[in-house]
Amino acid sequence: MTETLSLAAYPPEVRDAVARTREVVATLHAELPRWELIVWTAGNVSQRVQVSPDGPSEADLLVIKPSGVTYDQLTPEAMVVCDLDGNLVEGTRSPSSDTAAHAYVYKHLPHVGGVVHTHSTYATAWAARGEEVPCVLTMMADEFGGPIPIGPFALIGDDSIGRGIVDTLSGSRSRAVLMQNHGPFTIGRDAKDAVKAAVMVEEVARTVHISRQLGDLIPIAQSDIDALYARYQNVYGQGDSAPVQTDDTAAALDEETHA
Ligand SMILES: O=C(CO)[C@@H](O)[C@@H](O)COP(=O)(O)O
Repeated sequence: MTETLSLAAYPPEVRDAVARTREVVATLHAELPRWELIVWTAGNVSQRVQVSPDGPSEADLLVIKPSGVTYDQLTPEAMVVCDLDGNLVEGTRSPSSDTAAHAYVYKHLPHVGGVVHTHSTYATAWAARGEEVPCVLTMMADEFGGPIPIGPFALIGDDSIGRGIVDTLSGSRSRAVLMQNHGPFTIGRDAKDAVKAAVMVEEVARTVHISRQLGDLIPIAQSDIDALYARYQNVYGQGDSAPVQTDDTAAALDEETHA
C-alpha cells in the first residue's frame, strides 16, 4: 500500500458510485462461502468504479475487501477503495493481498468490471498439477468458450500474478484462469459476473475430475464449442447474462454473424 489519496478529491457522482459498489462487493463476498468456494478468508471479490462517463480508464478505482477479515465482518463500510496503482483512496484497513493483481487486470483489460479469486478445491487441484481443464462439457463451451487455461506460477506481492492472468486470458475466451500452484482467478463484466464464473469453474473442475477417474473424456468438436458459446452469448437467459466479451469473443461473434 503506497500513498493515501482521498475520495473527497473525486466528483459526487464518483463518490455515489463508490458507495453503491461497496454494497455490491460486500454482498457478493457472502457468495464465496455460500457456494463453498473458500475456507476462512481465502478469497476476494472486487469491482471497478469508472471515474469518467467516457468509459473505463487507468484512472478508475476498485472496491475490494480488507485483507484477512472474516466474511461475517465484510460490511459495505468495511470495504476498501484503491486506485489502479494500489494506492488507498478510502478505507480504515489494509486492502486484500491480491489488490495488485486485481488492479493490474482492470488496468490492462478495460472490458473487465469484476475480478474474483478463490482457492476452490477442484479448480485448485487442477492448478496444483498445472493442467488445464479440457472442454468436454457443453456447460464449459457455454460459459468459457473452451478449456480453462493455466496461468504461470507467480508469487504474491507485486503485479506478477496480474500479469500472468492478463497474459493468459488475453489469448482465451475463458473468464477463468487457474494460476499454477495457486488457484482460480475469474473476470466478468461486473463482480457478479466474475462470481458466477468462479462458481462455474469449480463446478466444471469437479465434474471433469470425477469423470476422468471413471474413464476417458470425450472431446467436443471446436465447431460445436464455437456454436455453443455464440448461442450462450446471444440467446441464453433473459439476454442480460452474456459473459464479458474479450477480443477473441467479439471476433468469434463477428465471424459467426457474417458466416
Ligand atoms: O492466496 C492468497 C494468499 O496466498 C490470498 O488470496 C488469500 O489468502 C486471501 O487474501 P486476502 O484476505 O484477500 O488478503
